Amino acid sequence: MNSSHFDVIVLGTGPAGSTIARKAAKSGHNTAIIESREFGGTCALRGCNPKKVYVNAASIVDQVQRADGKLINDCGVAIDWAQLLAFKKTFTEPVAEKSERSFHDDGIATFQGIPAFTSQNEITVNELRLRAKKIVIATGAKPAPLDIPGEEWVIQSDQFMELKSLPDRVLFVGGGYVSMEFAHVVARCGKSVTVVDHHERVLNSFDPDLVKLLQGYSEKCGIRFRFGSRVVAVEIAAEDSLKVVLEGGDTIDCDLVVHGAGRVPSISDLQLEAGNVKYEANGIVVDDSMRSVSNPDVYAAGDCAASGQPKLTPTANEEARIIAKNLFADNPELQPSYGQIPQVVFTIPSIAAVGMSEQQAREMSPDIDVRFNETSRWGSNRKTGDTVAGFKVILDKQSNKILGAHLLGPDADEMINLFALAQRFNLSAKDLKSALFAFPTSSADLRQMV
Ligand SMILES: Cc1cc2nc3c(=O)[nH]c(=O)nc-3n(C[C@H](O)[C@H](O)[C@H](O)COP(=O)(O)OP(=O)(O)OC[C@H]3O[C@@H](n4cnc5c(N)ncnc54)[C@H](O)[C@@H]3O)c2cc1C
Ligand SMILES: NC(=O)c1ccc[n+]([C@@H]2O[C@H](COP(=O)([O-])OP(=O)(O)OC[C@H]3O[C@@H](n4cnc5c(N)ncnc54)[C@H](O)[C@@H]3O)[C@@H](O)[C@H]2O)c1
Repeated sequence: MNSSHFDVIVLGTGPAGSTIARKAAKSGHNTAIIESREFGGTCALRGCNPKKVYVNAASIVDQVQRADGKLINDCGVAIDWAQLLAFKKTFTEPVAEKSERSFHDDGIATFQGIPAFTSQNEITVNELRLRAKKIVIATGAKPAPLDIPGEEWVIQSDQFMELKSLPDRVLFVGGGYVSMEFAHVVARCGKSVTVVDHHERVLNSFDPDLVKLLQGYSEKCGIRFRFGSRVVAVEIAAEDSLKVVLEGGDTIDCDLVVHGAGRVPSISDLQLEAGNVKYEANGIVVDDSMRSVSNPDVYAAGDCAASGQPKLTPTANEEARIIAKNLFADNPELQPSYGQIPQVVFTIPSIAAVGMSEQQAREMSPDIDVRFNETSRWGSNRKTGDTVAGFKVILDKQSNKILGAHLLGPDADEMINLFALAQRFNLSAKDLKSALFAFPTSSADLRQMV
């Protein structure tokens, strides 16, 4: 078996792994990166970026439909799925080659294969033995196993974004981010769509009052919900259709079942025991500086690290930035500076949140001011035709600081960044009110929300 020595080996080429490898190589360290699939990671190939192409197409249809008879006459606007797939590929297809080439340009050795620890500082991949002073695990996440009969008939989100055509009846297992974003796309394609979740509502981590408004609007757009039941089996029915069996025995007929039931860290192939790397269900157990608690030469970042943070690209980037600084520092104790991480579900319209939920704020202090309003009739929203919108802003009465902001509406995905900025720099509601915002914009509404 051939053997090579590196300063650092990085596992995974997503936002976390690529950032760390590039920064390590640029600071003069002999760096290798190992990827088990195509180079480029989930966000660029199978997540955020391609997803937004589908959402943008559906947003155009939505805009036209709700403006019909008010701003324009809808003369028939439709998504051509094959064309959309082809356009999406213009973003994803160049990624793998470009990403691998740029690693080479930065002097990073690349390997494609499934790596496994053989000791604290050694990895094998493709029959090669690679040793390193430091190893970084950034292998991301994968759909959680459903462990149900007929699981083989359930497609995953990456397969959804590779479908050559969209069948007539689509069912999503789970009512989280993946299902809600794609359910809104499917509905705007004019197809039948059902979302099944075992909770009593979708998007469990978002504000319940705004989720209620979003659910109502989603139903108006044709999305059906089935709450309080788990999918327990998927069966083949007549003429290539599928039968989804729910807890309690009810069944739903459909043509396609899509997994949206959560993701788990992608660490099961790594032989972590051999590397003395402690892990749990949420991922690699790390300390505050993203270092393994059991092997001081190992770090973990992004979706595969049990950091307790939302599993999003900005989180992965911030953890990577810190690990790159800690890797060869004399005192490797820098910690990610997450602040409050804004979260957006790209439904149409989007729902977004930053900071504390109303419940968390109430548990923390009785001295809070909760401002909740349904704003579908506010000028900025109504001028777009007809939509659903609302906000909930939670203020600390004493300090006038923003504890949490929750938005629903056509520009919620952009406006949440203003609240994130305000929280990051400790601005008060009074500070926000004192700023002049361009008018007429959705951001200008912010002054009436605080
Ligand atoms: C459909 C979808 C939409 C999303 N949309 C958004 C969004 O809009 N905004 C947002 O912030 N986040 C979004 N996310 C989440 C975001 O993609 C992840 O949080 C982000 O990619 C995490 O980065 P990472 O580097 O930790 O992992 P990843 O990007 O997953 O990269 C990990 C890499 O490691 C590789 N790998 C896996 N196992 C191994 C192994 N054993 N050995 C070697 N390599 C391995 C993988 O193939 C992958 O290339 C979305 C996710 C999905 C699935
Ligand atoms: N816009 C974004 O930032 C974005 C988009 C997509 C994904 N993501 C990331 O990917 C992660 C995974 O997304 P996701 O949508 O797969 O998971 P999720 O954790 O957001 O939601 C999963 C849902 O599935 C339900 N569920 C699980 N098993 C079920 C079953 N058998 N039957 C019925 N319901 C079931 C759960 O109750 C939960 O509500 C997200 O948490 C997020 O970190 C982010």
